[in-house]
Amino acid sequence: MSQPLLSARNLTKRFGGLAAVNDVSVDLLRDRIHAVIGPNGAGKSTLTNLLSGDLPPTSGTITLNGQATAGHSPESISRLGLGRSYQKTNIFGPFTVWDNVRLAAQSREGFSPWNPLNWLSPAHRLSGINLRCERAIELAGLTHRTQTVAATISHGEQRQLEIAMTLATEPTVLLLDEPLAGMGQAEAERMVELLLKLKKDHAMMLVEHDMDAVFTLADQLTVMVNGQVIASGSPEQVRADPMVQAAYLGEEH
Ligand SMILES: Nc1ncnc2c1ncn2[C@@H]1O[C@H](COP(=O)(O)OP(=O)(O)OP(=O)(O)O)[C@@H](O)[C@H]1O
Repeated sequence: MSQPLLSARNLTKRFGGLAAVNDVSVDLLRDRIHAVIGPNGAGKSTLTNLLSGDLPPTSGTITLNGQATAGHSPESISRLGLGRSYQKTNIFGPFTVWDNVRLAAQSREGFSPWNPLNWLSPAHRLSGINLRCERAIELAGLTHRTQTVAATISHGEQRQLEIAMTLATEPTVLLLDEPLAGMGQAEAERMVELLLKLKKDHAMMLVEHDMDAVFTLADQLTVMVNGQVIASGSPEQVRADPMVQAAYLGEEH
């Protein structure tokens, strides 16, 4: 089996007396989608925030592309190859699709569009950024919307835009927090297609409540309840686990 691009060991995050994430280990491998499911409050977003560096763990270690991420800022972890999307749409509505993606790409470079000195940046660097943006928009299926104001595109397209913004930083590891939230069936099917396409070049962790999508997409499934992993394995193994049936999936899955 190939080496994980991201490996988290024994992660714990305490908020006062509450262990929101309790001794959780996760490996993310290229060409694999690792879905994390669990009821509200299980600790899925907290786990995502630990992996992205938005929260420091109370204990445990994270290795990304061979480097320990302890003490790194989220920006530095992004430069090491981690891209994440957020549960809440994170786009600037009045800006075009292009401008949103361009800002995301520049943020990785520590490049502020408001700094006049940046107008003196070498042309080759700017053309490199532009190429990345074009590729990210195309991969996310939004080329026809490039010059459209983001607030006017559909909810599904806004979620695709979030993914394009994440891809513009050229990550090897993707953390996607509920990319199907609030979508109708046609939009959800389009997103599932997109995620399958992205799987080819990335290691992916998917936090998602849509169980049809999870069981379509996941190569590996981890179930969290109250901060702890209660089961982890192939979707078939997890679906058959009596503890998971009782605690979470219920009769229908
Ligand atoms: N910053 C914080 N301070 C205190 N408690 C927190 C904080 N963030 C999360 N929690 C608590 O940690 C637990 C796990 O929350 P988390 O948001 O990670 O769950 P989740 O599985 O992502 O839930 P959901 O599916 O609703 O997004 C919850 O009890 C939550 O109230």
